[in-house]
Amino acid sequence: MSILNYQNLTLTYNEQEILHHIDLIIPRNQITVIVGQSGSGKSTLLKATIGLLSDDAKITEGKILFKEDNLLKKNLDGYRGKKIGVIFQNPLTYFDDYQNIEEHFYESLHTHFKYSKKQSRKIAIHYLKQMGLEETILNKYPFELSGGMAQRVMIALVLCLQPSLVLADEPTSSLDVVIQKQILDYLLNLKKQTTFVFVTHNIQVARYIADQIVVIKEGMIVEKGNVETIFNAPKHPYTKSLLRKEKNNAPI
Ligand SMILES: Nc1ncnc2c1ncn2[C@@H]1O[C@H](COP(=O)(O)OP(=O)(O)OP(=O)(O)O)[C@@H](O)[C@H]1O
Repeated sequence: MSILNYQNLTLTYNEQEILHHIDLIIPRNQITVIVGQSGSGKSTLLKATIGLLSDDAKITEGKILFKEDNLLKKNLDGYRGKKIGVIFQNPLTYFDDYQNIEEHFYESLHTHFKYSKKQSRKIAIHYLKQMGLEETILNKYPFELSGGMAQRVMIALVLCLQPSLVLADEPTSSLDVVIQKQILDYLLNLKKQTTFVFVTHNIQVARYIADQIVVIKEGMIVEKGNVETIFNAPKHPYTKSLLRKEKNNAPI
């Protein structure tokens, strides 16, 4: 059964077509990984899903169905967070520099679940621990975090709301391989309750976590399939060249 269904999605930036007639089904409780070279439209697809496109973007055709709801016709404030979590490519730009990490957790957990400060702190500590982070990070402000720490805090912030769908744009790109594996294993365990759409440049990450791999080139899906098919019997020349180029990524 699908949780997300893109039907003929077509999008322009400044009237130039960037996504062309995207048809894609995201199956529930699976990890779908979108791969493709820089500029192929991966982030745009995620941003369109959750209504975070810039003003110069326009969706000219199509639908994005989340369960039965066409997201393009909805006020997405009611979806972000509890129903659909979003892990951004550059987390630091989304944090509030005047709030420490504990306040970020409290604001989010209180808004969505009315949790108290004490309850929020307990939940925050649990999720930070899964990310390999100590409780002391709660007192820090975003500008005090390294890129890798910020990524891990953001993942914890998103997951603590237990969304049924998580959109993740290069969520582990700043992490060293040991931490990356720990977090990927944790995400794999969450599949029982959550569906992931995961964008990455790292073909080894895709191989490790994906159920479905979607290859996107210049705003078009050129190939999709399960990990075995894409890695062992890729059909499209672009998929073959991506696999060749990225084969030197460190194995997970
Ligand atoms: N706000 C914008 N206005 C105009 N063009 C944009 C805007 N954002 C992205 N683009 C263009 O749209 C295309 C797709 O960009 P997008 O960021 O979705 O690609 P991507 O596959 O996610 O790339 P990367 O892997 O580098 O993040 C690129 O040609 C990019 O230059």
